[in-house]
Amino acid sequence: MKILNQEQMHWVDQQTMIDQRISSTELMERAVHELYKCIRSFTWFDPLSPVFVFAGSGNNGGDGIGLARLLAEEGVEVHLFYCDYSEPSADNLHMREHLPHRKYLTEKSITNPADFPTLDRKGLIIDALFGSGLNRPIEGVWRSVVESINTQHTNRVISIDIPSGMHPDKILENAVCIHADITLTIGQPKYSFFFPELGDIIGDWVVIDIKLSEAALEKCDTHMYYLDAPFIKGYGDLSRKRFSHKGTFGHALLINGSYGKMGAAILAARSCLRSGVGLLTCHVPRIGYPIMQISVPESMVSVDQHEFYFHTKIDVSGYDAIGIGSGIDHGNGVCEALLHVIQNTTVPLVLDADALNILAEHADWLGKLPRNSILTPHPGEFKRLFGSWINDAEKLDRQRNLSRQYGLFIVLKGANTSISCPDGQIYFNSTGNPGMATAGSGDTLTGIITGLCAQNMGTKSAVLMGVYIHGLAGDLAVKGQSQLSMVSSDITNHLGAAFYETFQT
Ligand SMILES: NC(=O)C1=CN([C@@H]2O[C@H](COP(=O)(O)OP(=O)(O)OC[C@H]3O[C@@H](n4cnc5c(N)ncnc54)[C@H](OP(=O)(O)O)[C@@H]3O)[C@@H](O)[C@H]2O)[C@@H](O)CC1
Ligand SMILES: [K+]
Repeated sequence: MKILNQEQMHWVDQQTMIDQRISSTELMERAVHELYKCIRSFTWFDPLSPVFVFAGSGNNGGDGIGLARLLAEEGVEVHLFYCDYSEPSADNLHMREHLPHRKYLTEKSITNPADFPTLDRKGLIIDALFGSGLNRPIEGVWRSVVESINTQHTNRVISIDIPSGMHPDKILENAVCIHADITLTIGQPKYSFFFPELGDIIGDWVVIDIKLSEAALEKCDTHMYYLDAPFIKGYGDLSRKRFSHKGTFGHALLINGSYGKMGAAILAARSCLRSGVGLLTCHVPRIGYPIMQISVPESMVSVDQHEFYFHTKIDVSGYDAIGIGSGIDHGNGVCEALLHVIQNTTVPLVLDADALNILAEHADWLGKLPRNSILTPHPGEFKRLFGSWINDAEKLDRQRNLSRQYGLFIVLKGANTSISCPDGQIYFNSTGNPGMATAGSGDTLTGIITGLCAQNMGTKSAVLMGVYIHGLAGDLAVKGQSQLSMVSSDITNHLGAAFYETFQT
């Protein structure tokens, strides 16, 4: 799914009306009905509790007023508060004029902070103050309304389209924003939803489909995408032909593990195999030999001359992809051995953990990496590699520029992992959950991406698919159990189900 900026979103709205021959009021009605359906589908929604709607005078307010109408028509007790920061827009007025005359719908205007109601009964707050038309920080009385809503801790808060005060495309420093529990965003996700520093403000978010013009969406030029199920399904064909054999699916090499960290090598190897690679060789220090042979019998083992860690300048020819770094440690000679790998292969290298830390100490090696190599840092490793950032928008810009400059994929791990590509595109993952923030989760990702890369499906497909499948396996693993109990092996154990759910093969 494309991620559009404020201007493009507005253009698509306009084009939708033209292409589908509908008025702006009809488009708003469509949005209002979809918002209502979504809210009514929440199992926690209690039609016997009051709903407090705070509506601004723009079209976001119009959505809120329309929602108030549908809820009141159903018999829900609705209290509507008008926050008119300007003359109401035409569609906003239309919504006001079509409110039902019901005894359980009350209307009141807020014009100064003292007008803010006492919300002494537990209910639902709908934030429809400002939407995607916000163009500056909220000030004055509206700032005080936002602050008052943020103190209503016993009420659940749903923001319509975007939490009021948040800009869809950029970070407004020190701006006051509604802190939503859930954001129901209309049409497409907004770019700012992917800034980790705003995560607590947005809460959980759901895209409300209002059937925007496909032709208009197609025409929008963007470099930002949301990596969701329909997108990834179109990205690769994993079906196996009758006469295919293990040689068809590539040979991967994983260089991982050291004394006390052989678990990392096992986790990566098992995930690599579960991702469909034909052959796997694991290069490990001498103490790792029996461990690997017993734990991962499907893998071949190449043994380093060093007892405890990766040290030998090995022959890396003949492999289709190489993953390196999980638990390799940082002993004498590791740097030279890593540089030898970098300089003696042209296949994509997947670099993780200690390999990234070594890279951070040798910034000039970035230019030596084979084209289309993949770095998989978490934010701490990213900082060691590329320095600290002013805010998340700047960090994403830098990630994108580095990918283009060095011809690398950078997989910046976290909620909605961001993947920047050598072609300048950036993808935000839709799968995964906080239970995956556990030891070894990154090692499984390295294994998956290396296994997919080896299958010659194109590095970009392998990287996007790998990140998506890793998250989905985590989501399937957590079903029916607590996120806090999750371990990385659970991810590996659900890879088969994740591939099947995605590709039915
Ligand atoms: N288009 C469609 O067809 C559909 C749209 N939909 C809905 O419309 C929403 C977008 O509507 P919108 O463009 O009216 O923007 P919205 O955020 O309601 O109002 C902003 C207005 O406030 C002003 N303003 C800005 N910042 C300010 C500030 N800090 N403090 C004070 N004032 C400020 C600014 O005017 P200005 O003062 O700059 O002249 C601007 O006019 C969108 O989020 C979605 O919910 C859906 O129904 C689907 C169909
Ligand atoms: K809002």
